[in-house]
Amino acid sequence: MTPPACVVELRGVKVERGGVGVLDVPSFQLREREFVSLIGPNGSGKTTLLLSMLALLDRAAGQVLYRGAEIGAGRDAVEARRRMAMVLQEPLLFDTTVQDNVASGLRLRGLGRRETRRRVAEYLERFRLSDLAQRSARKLSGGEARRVNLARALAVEPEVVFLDEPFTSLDLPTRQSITGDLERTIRDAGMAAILVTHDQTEALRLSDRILVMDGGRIVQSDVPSVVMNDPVNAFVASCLGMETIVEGVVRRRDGWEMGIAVGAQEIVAVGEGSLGDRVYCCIRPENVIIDVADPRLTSSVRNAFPARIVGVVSMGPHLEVKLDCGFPLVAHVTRESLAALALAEGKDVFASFKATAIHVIRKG
Ligand SMILES: Nc1ncnc2c1ncn2[C@@H]1O[C@H](COP(=O)(O)OP(=O)(O)OP(=O)(O)O)[C@@H](O)[C@H]1O
Repeated sequence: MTPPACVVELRGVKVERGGVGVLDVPSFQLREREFVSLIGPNGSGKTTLLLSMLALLDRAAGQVLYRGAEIGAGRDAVEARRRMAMVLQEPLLFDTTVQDNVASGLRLRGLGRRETRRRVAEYLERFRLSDLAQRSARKLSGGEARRVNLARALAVEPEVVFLDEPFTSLDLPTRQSITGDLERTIRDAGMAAILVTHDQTEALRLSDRILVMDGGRIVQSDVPSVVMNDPVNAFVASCLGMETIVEGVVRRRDGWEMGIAVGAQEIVAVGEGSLGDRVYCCIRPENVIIDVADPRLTSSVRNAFPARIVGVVSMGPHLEVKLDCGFPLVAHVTRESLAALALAEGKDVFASFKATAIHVIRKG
């Protein structure tokens, strides 16, 4: 199968600020309909990467291409940028109604009145703003203003949308609701997107691929499960919280409890999720217990699996034990436990964790 076409590409791009290199990306391609999350500490170059993809920054070296053609200066750059939209942390709304704000980009692009009206109505609806259409943009809550900002940017139906932490300082339910509407809109319209986020859950839920940045470089770029479970170095691991993340499908539901098929195994968890949902199960290493005897014989623990130890790594005060239970699992144990249970690579043990210790994230 041929991969989807590349929309924006960076080749050998270097950016300097005040004579100091702040971005060095030998190669990066954003593909059609791809949703990429960008993670990294403050100052690692995330915003610089987004601005570079829009060809808005002077480069010390390299090329930015849009659909295979270099974005230079002049008309072609303007044309390429008309196909892209950027949403910043703070919504900068015009001092007019919500409806006029959403229409502003469409008018700038010379859309006819009837199509503008149709598009505005559609995007107000998509972002749950229809009842606020006539409200002044000055009289909106923080969450409503973010919704207007997104509706305005996406109503022009760009091919690529750059989202620079558009949900910071929103409460969790508002953030989740806006994220859901945003994702639906992006997927329905077939846009490609890059989201800068500090939220691991958000990155997992939304992304086809996660990029991790450090010191102006992309240090890892892969599908979420690989980045989360197999970070290339300790820096990436520390950015991501080092949970075990396994992908599965909800196969059974009984009240709040559900059975999630992970390969040939079933993990029992509590939380929201419907039959057939694809989910990630996130399990913190400190919640995993290792036993030499089957814990189901002596306790009511719901998740217990025969496991083989495939690695033991010293982490300073404790040890990290990597297990293969038919899916990968990581446990933290003290040096005393390691010695008492004689844990070593190759040993067969049992790994267990409580159903309530799993954080379930629905994919998409
Ligand atoms: N206008 C500027 N002048 C000089 N240096 C700058 C300028 N803008 C950014 N930088 C530097 O470039 C580097 C990358 O900044 P950038 O804003 O891309 O990081 P970031 O990962 O987006 O950070 P944050 O998470 O804080 O938004 C930082 O070291 C920053 O200090």
